[in-house]
Amino acid sequence: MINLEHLTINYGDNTVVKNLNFSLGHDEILMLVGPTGCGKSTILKAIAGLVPIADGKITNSHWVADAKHQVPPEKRNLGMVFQDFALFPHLSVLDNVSFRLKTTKKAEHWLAVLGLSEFSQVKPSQLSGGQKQRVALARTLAHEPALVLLDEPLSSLDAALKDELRWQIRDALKAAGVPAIWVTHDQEEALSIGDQVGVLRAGNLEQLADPQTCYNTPANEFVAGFLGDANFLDGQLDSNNNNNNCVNTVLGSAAIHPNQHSTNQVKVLLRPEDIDLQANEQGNGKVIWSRFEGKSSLVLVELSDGEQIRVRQSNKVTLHTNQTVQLTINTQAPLSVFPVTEK
Ligand SMILES: Nc1ncnc2c1ncn2[C@@H]1O[C@H](COP(=O)(O)OP(=O)(O)OP(=O)(O)O)[C@@H](O)[C@H]1O
Repeated sequence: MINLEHLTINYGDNTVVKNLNFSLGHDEILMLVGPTGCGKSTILKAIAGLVPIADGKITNSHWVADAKHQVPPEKRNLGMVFQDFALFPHLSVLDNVSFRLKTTKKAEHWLAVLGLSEFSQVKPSQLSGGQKQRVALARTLAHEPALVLLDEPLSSLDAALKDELRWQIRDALKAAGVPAIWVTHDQEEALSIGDQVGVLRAGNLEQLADPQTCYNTPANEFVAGFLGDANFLDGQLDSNNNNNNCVNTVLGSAAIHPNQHSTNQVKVLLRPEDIDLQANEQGNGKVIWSRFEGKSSLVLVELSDGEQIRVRQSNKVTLHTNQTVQLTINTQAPLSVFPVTEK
């Protein structure tokens, strides 16, 4: 368990984390995402005791740290996993993992769980990047930390390896039953691996929720745009509908989540996969460009009113610039809307 209350962190006069609040249950994984410089690593460092807290407090099962009581890092019982693995090059894999432990039992256990038993006696230099990162995780878990902090653990690895390894790390954390805070630049990683996703902007937590909620009902336009491709289409709330749960757009009307906003003019969030595209000479838009992305294609379409919309569609269809197409909203799920005044 870890609990952050009103946490504020300064570097000199510069406040980089402002009034941060969250808590994690016994085996929850929180993915922290946000633009570069928004304070993600600083939050991990404050939890680890490597930078001081200016205000607020951090509570773990066995310690409480605040501005007046800074618990030293070695008393916090935290495990850290970094991008650069931080293994001792002169020690074998087993000696790295069991470093400072009385026996090798726990080390052998986690090496087996992570599929590394056959590498116990080799030196880290003989391992691939993905194997080194699994050794680093095995070392962390063998020390039975109360919380694991991961700072972009996969960012130095190639894409094919990342996908497999992120699930191995998640499974190992769940098997250990330990909470974890995982900083990543990869939105897909955050949404697929996290029990909770925290989206930061300039030291503020803009949204903290499960991945589906963050993606489908983002708190604001920033979160919507940060977690994936997002179109914000002009819309008018349907005045014939007393519940205000329907919006009219140039692509037709659609159901919306219960509307909290007072304005009739709204921006409607449409993900590229929420829209159907058909070649049609009488259609409502023209193709600006189409980009092949492997498993799908991303197409930019300009509507007759000048709005530009990104649509994701089958990679089997070839479209050319200026081709006329018909766009329609293809989702039955309620859409999110935002007030037009929001920046
Ligand atoms: N030791 C330091 N002294 C002064 N300012 C710092 C220090 N470390 C970080 N900063 C500043 O604090 C802010 C937050 O930095 P931090 O490294 O936490 O961001 P981040 O979200 O982890 O970024 P990135 O995604 O690029 O790793 C940035 O503006 C950064 O320049």
